[in-house]
Amino acid sequence: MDQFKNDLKEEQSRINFVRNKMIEDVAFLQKQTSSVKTDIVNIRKNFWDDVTVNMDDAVEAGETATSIKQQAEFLSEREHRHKHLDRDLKNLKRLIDTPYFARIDFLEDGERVLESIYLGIASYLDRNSDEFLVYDWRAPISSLYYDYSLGPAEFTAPGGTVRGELKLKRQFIIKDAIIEGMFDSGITIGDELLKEVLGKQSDTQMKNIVATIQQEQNKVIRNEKGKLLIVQGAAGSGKTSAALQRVAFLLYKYRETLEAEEILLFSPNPMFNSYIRNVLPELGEENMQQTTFQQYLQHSLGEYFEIEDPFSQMEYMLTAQKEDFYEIRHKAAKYKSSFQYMDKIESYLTYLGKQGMVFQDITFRGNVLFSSDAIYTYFYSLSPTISITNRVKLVSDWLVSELKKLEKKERNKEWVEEEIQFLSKEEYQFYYQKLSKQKRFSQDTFDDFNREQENLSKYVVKRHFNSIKKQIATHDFIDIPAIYQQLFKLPGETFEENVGDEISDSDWADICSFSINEINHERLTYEDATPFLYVKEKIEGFKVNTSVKYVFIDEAQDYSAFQFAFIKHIFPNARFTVLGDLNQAIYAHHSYSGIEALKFLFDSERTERIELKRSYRSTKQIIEFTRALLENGNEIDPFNRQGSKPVMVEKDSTEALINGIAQRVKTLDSYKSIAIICKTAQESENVYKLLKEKTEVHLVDKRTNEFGLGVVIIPAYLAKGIEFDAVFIFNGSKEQYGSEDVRKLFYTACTRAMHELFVYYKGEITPFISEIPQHLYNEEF
Ligand SMILES: Nc1ncnc2c1ncn2[C@@H]1O[C@H](COP(=O)(O)OP(=O)(O)OP(=O)(O)O)[C@@H](O)[C@H]1O
Repeated sequence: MDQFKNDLKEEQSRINFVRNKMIEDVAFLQKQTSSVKTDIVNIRKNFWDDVTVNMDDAVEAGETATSIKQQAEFLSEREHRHKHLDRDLKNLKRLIDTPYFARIDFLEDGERVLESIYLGIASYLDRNSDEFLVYDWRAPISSLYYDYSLGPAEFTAPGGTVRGELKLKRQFIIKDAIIEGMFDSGITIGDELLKEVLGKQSDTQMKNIVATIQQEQNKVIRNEKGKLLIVQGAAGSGKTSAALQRVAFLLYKYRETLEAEEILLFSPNPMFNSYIRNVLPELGEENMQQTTFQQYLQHSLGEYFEIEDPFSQMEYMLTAQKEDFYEIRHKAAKYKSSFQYMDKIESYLTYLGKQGMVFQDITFRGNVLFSSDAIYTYFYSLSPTISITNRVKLVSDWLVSELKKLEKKERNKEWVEEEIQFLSKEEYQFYYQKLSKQKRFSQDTFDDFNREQENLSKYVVKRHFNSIKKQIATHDFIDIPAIYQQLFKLPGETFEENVGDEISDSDWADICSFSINEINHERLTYEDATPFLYVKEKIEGFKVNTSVKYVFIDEAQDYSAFQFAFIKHIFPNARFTVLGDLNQAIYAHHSYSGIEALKFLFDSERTERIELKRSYRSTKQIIEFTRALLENGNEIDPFNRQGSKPVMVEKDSTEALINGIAQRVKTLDSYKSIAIICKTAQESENVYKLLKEKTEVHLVDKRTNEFGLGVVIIPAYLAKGIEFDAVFIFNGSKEQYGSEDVRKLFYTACTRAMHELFVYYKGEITPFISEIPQHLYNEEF
């Protein structure tokens, strides 16, 4: 028998051994879990029987309280135990079919016995021998597997650095406890296994990559040095994957102190949330909190305006070139994304500290209780050394105390009496009960008509005034939209020396008239939403979230400098992991990419940068093609997985494009997911109408929440972050992709392809392609 067969046999018999142990343990744990469960049910059922309740005097009452406390603690201990057992059981069940994915043999310096370490998604300890039969992939010793090839190696254990030699590195593909593949690797983590994994078809759910994490990705996953970790990586280099395994790593390493809900991920769109939601549960961890920045804005500002979302902004930028304000909106979007704009707002806020706040009247039944002028006068009567936020608080206190006086006066008004007369039976009873509770009446009836009237009027007025108090508490008396709008109305020199180098006076004047008009129509553009919120929070007090310990920002190139500064402000206690690719910066403010701006926000000594140059998603042929679309593309290193070259297909009409794509899609029925990527939502809708007559297709728009298989038609900017077996660019013509502005959008669209890429076009092909060497693609006519 040759060596390999012999090894395989031995490994299989170890798996059988481990699996049998696990099966025994599952039975053992199930028994324990069910016994603890029975305990819990019994404690709950007999809770009061087992407590001695005696309230006769203070001593007895104290003893009763202690007895209840003891019983509650006992219950809580059992519940805690149950939770643990349940988690162990789930982990064990997850391991049974695939107990591990790799083995390393390590000889520690000074030791004579070689240690074999098997790595799986969770640890497994033999209860009898106390020996780890499987090590968690996140355990310190497991990093040897990811960081070293055969030869000298070391890892950091809690007690210090452990040095030695890595003698063997072996990978397995195990299904149903049978070894289906086994690779001994020398240099990197088995290209063979990685090829096999990457060659598979796509899925609706992203998969974990723990068996094949690459060395540079492992640096991202285990990095713990900085306050800010910036990961700049090529399309398909595993940024999202690394981010998710990093969450799993942190949850493992800090399991005593860190909960999943203390980690927050900002993702590019709601569909992306569904795409990644299985990775952590697969690894036995709970999902972190997930949101999009838009959801955050909507949550904070929804009551004020109809807020434009980033996709509508994008759609506007791509389709509205002929509209009157297009050029100026473009400039405005860039400017409003910048630090210069934030500085401008800061000087405006300083100005507001001295004058210019805009308030609203507080009215009641058509009468003004507090005029905006009175509020203004009171606000500026307060010392200018007090911050705006604190003065707002003092104004609120003043309003509430004045309101109390007005409340008293209001009770004698005619409307109150009328309202009392028209009180429904239920309301009357409600008041009556309230009043009786306060012992304002003797026995069951009102003892005196006047008293009854007095008390009822008090309650009627109070009920109405409560809503005014609420308005005061939520600062409704401050006219934030008017304050924000005033920024564009006041001549720049009113509150600052000049408007900054980035924008000319005449552009600023145009931006002002555009912005004023938008707010007049109660619309807030996406580029205004964060600055608007910033002004609001600066005036009313910043709502910070101190419980979040780690913030992850994926597709970070889409965030502006302004947005980053804002996010940093809201999470003062968090460490940040920011992942992005400047080559996929497709938004209007791209020349002010926030990633570059991060260096101004964080201390450089506490900032770590990791670059991921290797790209894994696509075949070598697709990566060689897509990287040629970029100026600096040669830096991207394709993983060597072979496939066919991208195909350029010329057609002479839209109808021919549709027919050609419909036919080709039918020949690709072995693929699970195919995307027809359009430039805009508008184009996607048109293509959908035409194509659905010919083949089964689904339209994806910004409201789509679930990522589905099959053939989808999708605008390029929504395909961010996700991938498909085959990608069709619907019309890669010069007409569609002729200007430099959309090069990155085109690149992003093409890089979504895993196995095959087709660029269909009508008329002249985009210059992005006509400029690159022809040997990188095939052509069809
Ligand atoms: N080490 C790895 N082992 C197995 N698969 C990997 C590995 N690294 C990346 N991949 C796969 O490559 C694909 C791209 O990964 P991912 O989406 O994380 O990249 P990305 O850098 O976020 O891409 P983009 O910026 O283009 O959205 C995914 O299918 C992922 O599973």
